[in-house]
Amino acid sequence: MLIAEIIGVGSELIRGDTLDTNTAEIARSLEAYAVRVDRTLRVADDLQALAEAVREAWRRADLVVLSGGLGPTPDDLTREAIAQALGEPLELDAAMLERIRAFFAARGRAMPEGNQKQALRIPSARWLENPRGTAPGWWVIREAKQLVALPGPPAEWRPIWAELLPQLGLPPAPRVRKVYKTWGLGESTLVQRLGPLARRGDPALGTYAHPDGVHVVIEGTDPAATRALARSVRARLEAYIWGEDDATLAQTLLRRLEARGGTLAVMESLTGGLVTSLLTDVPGASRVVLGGVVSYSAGAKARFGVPEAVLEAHGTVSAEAARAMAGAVRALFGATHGIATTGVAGPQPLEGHPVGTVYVGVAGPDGSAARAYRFPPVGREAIKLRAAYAALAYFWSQT
Ligand SMILES: NC(=O)c1ccc[n+]([C@@H]2O[C@H](COP(=O)(O)O)[C@@H](O)[C@H]2O)c1
Repeated sequence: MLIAEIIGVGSELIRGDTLDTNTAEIARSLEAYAVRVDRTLRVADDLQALAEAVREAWRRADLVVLSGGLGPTPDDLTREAIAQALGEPLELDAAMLERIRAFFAARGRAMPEGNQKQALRIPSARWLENPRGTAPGWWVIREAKQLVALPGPPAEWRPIWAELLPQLGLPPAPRVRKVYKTWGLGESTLVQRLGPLARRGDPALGTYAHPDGVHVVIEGTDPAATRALARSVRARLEAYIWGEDDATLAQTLLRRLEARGGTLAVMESLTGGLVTSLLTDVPGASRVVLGGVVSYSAGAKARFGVPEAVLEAHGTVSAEAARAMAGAVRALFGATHGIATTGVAGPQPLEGHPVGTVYVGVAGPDGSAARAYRFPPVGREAIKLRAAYAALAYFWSQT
């Protein structure tokens, strides 16, 4: 099996100012090949550290892929580091320098001096043209090994990589992958329910907890065996599966509602608009979503039609309030269905309710209902996000 190593370059990746999603995305793209990625790393904008990382990766792996550090500023050191690690000189390519100048000229600008270094390469590197930016990549083939240096911005490296990947001559290893997205079972209960189906090997099954529920990923190289495992998993979890593969909760419930000619309105308290935001992430949402309001205060709830008597008798954080909010917003917008959230995101308890207490209300032509949730006190933003997904999932389970 070939071994690949992927290096994300940039001090911002180490501090977490920028999350290094490039490395994961490149690793994922290699899953279609018989290539093992057993290590990835992030390296600061430091010539020595970077040269050492490249040297070691070049020794260990058959394929080394770097992203970042190809810019024009003094802290862009990927070219220098590779040259040092591979023991080759950097040479200025006059033709490439002209192309970079032309890139600027086409935008009515003169090329800053710093960009000159983007036309440097080592003798064994071929250029990877970058029509979306000034930083061309490198493709090095030497000693039956390959090294690829890509620019950092996803909009620039993705098309370069997509074109290059099939040319690397990697042996294909088609994999079948099925993802089931569930709601309503904790990860350990779900694994217990799967019994012997939860297995490593080929095909393998993995479970991953996300804010929108537990995802079950089934993956294998033998299509028949993998599909058979997927079918058994599906049968065992049927009632809890809300979607497959790339589906989102919002998309799933909007499609279902649209098929029935339904429309939706949202009243949010502790989630502050997150539910409406998730719903409007879906292209075509406007065919179903009529609108939403954030009624953060009790006064706002009353103004948008929640009976004051309900709020006084039960408090704003209650199942009764959640139901009344869903019913009120349904009426306010003339929608067939309504969703509402109320609860305590923290950091302090509220009206005797612990942090993480959330009520979701739903209303439709057949009446209204509510459900209570108690999320662990994992932080205000995380509770809001969980509450927003719970609202979508509860609505999905009720319609
Ligand atoms: N009814 C509601 O859902 C609702 C509305 C406003 C604030 N809260 C909660 O009250 C607490 C205090 O809120 P603030 O930190 O925004 O002042 C927080 O836990 C917040 O989540 C809940």
